[in-house]
Amino acid sequence: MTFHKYQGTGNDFVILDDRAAQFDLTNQPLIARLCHRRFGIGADGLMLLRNTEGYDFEMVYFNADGNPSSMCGNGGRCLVAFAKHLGIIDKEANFLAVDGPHQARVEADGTVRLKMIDVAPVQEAWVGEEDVFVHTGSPHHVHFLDASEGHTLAEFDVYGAGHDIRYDQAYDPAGTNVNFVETPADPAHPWPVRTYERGVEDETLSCGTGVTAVALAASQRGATSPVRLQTPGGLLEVSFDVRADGGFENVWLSGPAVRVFGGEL
Ligand SMILES: N[C@@H](CCC[C@H](N)C(=O)O)C(=O)O
Repeated sequence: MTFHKYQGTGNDFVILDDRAAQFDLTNQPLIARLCHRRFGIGADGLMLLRNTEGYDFEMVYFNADGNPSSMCGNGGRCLVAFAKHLGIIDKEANFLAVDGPHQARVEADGTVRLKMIDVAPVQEAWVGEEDVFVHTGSPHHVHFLDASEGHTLAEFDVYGAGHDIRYDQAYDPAGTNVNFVETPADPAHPWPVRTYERGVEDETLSCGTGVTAVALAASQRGATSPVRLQTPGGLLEVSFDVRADGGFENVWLSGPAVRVFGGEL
């Protein structure tokens, strides 16, 4: 089995060319082992690139725990870069993911721009005024750090607080991803974000659907499109239009998507 390892701002993925549709989608232990950082290749998720009628390709996504999951923004961007590597696409892609069709563009500098689904208005979350919920293809709780909490994002316990919210009964049974955000002095500056990811059950270096949720939530706190988001793994940008009903359309997630290495299993 030939595998490829990609990363998008440090959110890393094992990718398999499964156009022959030979991979057993139910083999959860194998997927979890391939993603394991000590017993496997190591990754936050695994993706299959498959053929599907009417599209350049289909994205099939699994979290590191081996479970199929909802949309992965950084994964989608990496799979577009992989499709270009295979010669399936050139600069434009039109692919199918679990949340529906997606357009994407590969820029000359390697930046991959991915069009996300239209997003419903930002919802209040049960925790407090500094918390909201946004579904950007995957579920995201967003917590804006309050200066009165007395700690910076750099020293915040993302694992502890993220784990508690992810497993809170308010999000039963599916759970949620959890993003922690520091509000910059100037909303035009990058918004620092750290994310606890469901299915990885830990902090990851970046989450594409997560920063998309943060950018849309930040638009209610003075940020205007395009919003730049600083994750521990690098800088991402989200542009969007606000609809009359408070929802969002023309949502694009942009950033690097890089092949790290490949090999045989
Ligand atoms: N890292 C992803 C999100 C992957 C899915 C997530 N772990 C979930 O289960 O919702 C991204 O870049 O969006």
